[in-house]
Amino acid sequence: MRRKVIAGNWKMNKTPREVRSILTDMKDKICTEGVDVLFCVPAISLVAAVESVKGTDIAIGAENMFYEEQGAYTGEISASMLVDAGVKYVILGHSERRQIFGEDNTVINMKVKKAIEHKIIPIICCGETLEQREHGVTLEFVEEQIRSAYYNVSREEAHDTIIAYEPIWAIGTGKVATSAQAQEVCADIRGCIERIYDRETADAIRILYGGSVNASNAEELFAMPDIDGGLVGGASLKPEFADIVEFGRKSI
Ligand SMILES: O=C(CO)COP(=O)(O)O
Repeated sequence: MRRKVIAGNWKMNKTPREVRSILTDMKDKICTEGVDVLFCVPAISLVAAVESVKGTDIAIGAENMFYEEQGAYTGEISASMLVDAGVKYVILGHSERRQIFGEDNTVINMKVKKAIEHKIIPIICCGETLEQREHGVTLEFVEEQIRSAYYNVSREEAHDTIIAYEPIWAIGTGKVATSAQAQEVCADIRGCIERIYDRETADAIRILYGGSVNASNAEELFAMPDIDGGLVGGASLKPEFADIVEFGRKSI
């Protein structure tokens, strides 16, 4: 049985002071028993976030990182820096990184390999646009994203990675994919992992759904056999995040 993961993605929201205050308040309201809970926060707030959740089982993740070890890459952050700061996860290939900052499948694959090398768990994002869905190419597009992300990643290395299926048309729009739509793609992603590796690896990797997850739709989404939790944007900044975690715990 796969343990559920409930991850918050705060995107470019909240200052370090605000991060500290929200997490200090939230950590006492969240029960982490039987579930993995983490918050991905802006880079400047990572240290504050790690300090704020100290003594709990809540983990902190970054929203991005670079694939080089160190050097003349102004503005970038390395995997070693994240490790030193106490960061355990990193979101890679979020659609906002792909669309606004031009990250492609090759760059994302390099980042995935670097994160794994440093034992940071990558949360690998994939998902189609509305246009692609309407043209019926969702599965083939998402499969290509997954195949590229895992290029030259061994079966052992793939084992602990996490995938987040986030249809772009459902992000920040309030338009959540139906549980059947989300399940269909998550099952296909699991099938794709099985074709790349084997059944055991496919059964081990946690696949999250993201896109307008909130306390009203989480229960139904998490009840789907191939949805192992959520990557939650807007609602992870609100008290309802604790309720979303509860749905994750109960759907075991
Ligand atoms: O992009 C997302 C999480 O990474 C989803 O954002 P929303 O939950 O705000 O739609």
